[in-house]
Amino acid sequence: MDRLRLDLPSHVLIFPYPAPSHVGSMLQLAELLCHGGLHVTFLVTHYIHGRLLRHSDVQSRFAPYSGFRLEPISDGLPEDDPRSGDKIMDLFHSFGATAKPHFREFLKSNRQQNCDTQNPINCILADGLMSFPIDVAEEFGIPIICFKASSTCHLWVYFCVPRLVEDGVFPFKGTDLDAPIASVPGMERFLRRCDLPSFFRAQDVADRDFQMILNETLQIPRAKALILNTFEDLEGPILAHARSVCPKIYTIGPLHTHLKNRLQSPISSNSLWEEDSNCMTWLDTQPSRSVIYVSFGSITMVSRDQLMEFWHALVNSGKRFLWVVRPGSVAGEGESQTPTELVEGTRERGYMVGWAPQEEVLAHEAVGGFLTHSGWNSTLESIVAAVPMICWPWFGDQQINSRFVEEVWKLGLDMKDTCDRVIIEKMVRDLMNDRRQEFTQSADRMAELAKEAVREGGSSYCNLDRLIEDIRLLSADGAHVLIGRE
Ligand SMILES: O=c1ccn([C@@H]2O[C@H](COP(=O)(O)OP(=O)(O)O[C@H]3O[C@H](CO)[C@@H](O)[C@H](O)[C@H]3O)[C@@H](O)[C@H]2O)c(=O)[nH]1
Ligand SMILES: C[C@H]1CC[C@@H]2C(C(=O)O)=CO[C@@H](O)[C@@H]21
Repeated sequence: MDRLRLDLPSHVLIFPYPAPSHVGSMLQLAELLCHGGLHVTFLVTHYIHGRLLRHSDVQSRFAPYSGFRLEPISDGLPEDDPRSGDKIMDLFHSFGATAKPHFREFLKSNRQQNCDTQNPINCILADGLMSFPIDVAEEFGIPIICFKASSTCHLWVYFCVPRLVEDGVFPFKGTDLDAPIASVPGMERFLRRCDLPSFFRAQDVADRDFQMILNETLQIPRAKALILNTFEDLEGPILAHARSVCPKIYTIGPLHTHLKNRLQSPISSNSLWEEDSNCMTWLDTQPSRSVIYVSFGSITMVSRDQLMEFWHALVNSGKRFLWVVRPGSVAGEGESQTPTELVEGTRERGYMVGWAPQEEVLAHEAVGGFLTHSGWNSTLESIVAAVPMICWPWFGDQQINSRFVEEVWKLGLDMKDTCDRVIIEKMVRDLMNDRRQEFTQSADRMAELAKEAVREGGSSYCNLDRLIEDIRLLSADGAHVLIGRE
């Protein structure tokens, strides 16, 4: 039986965890890989698929790439489930429990369909928040690389859990959240209990959410490599520790600005909500660096009391503000729009929207500060825009990110768990006036390092080139299709 070896194009399946900003950052990666000549199939849940087609520019952006496919998969929830931020962990558990057979079936049918088109998936790039793609990739003999959507400092803390348990640091004894922690190498000088990811506040090591995230994260070293949306000058010391567990780490971030630089393209939108660009016209009428931008990402929920604390603080600060109140983000208010008394009282110096073109807002001359929840993409976007931050971490990785913003990178102030109008007002005045020069200097310096990383010859630029070459080599090993007469 004569057999013919056929070199096939590298066809990468990119599989984000079905959370909006995970999809967003992995779409940025997908576009970079398509631009690098790889074929990409991007797998999202039906819910995300519908919202991307309705609210983002994904179809026009990927139209030039004939090898790009956007494919849907079930998330295991009823179609009418609101998938709101306060239920994010329900989605996490339902997807983890139901998606594996759907994923296996997807790969199987891809193999069957592509035997004719000679374009089978021959490399998988999956979100580090899910370990089942690693299991299934092993079943099919397809190489897999993980992508972690959060920071290295967040990842490294989870790799230190055995040491934290052994040292009796976790679970916490007593209620002092300011107690220092010396068991995380690289963070001994500044880490406190309250800075650990919020899931560490579980009373019991066996806590369902904590165990799920820990176990998924600890599977990452089974993959061939790990991709991180960060850059060497931002997280170098912690990256050195992380590489002791995951030797092959590609730092290719900040992805949003890497994409813009490589493609010389305008800011792209991966939004799952309709962006209200009228706020850009409002910003055009505001003095330079006079506006504080307020946004808490795609998952954070606020109570009505917290909303009023922020509102009174912003109004009493006397500063201008642009405030995103995402539909459905106020606990107990459903999808109803912003409470009317807020809109009325905001008219004089503020502007409120349901969803903003955030990268454009942060790049606007009128914006001088960012009151953020410290989600990783918002943090990177603020760093690139050289906009100092006030951090109000809500859950997950946001606690450790906000500690690094204040204590390590000196890019702003960490509000931690408080939500008090007097404290917030003081922080707004410090960031926008009294300590403005201190933060602006460090923000300008870090922004320059971020831009250097993604310029040709920069660390992230070179790492992406290496990643694309390594994907070609990895997929070539599995991509030779032996064709012959049986
Ligand atoms: O009005 C808005 C508000 C936000 N964004 C964008 O939405 C994204 C938000 O991402 P991020 O800042 O990472 O926050 P979350 O959406 O909350 O992201 C979840 O996932 C992140 C990892 O990807 C984690 O770091 C966060 O803690 C977690 O909550 C960013 O790209 C923003 O530019 C907009 O475009 N318009
Ligand atoms: C969708 C969220 C579930 C947990 C993840 C997370 C974390 O701290 O691990 C934070 O927000 C998101 O990235 C994930």
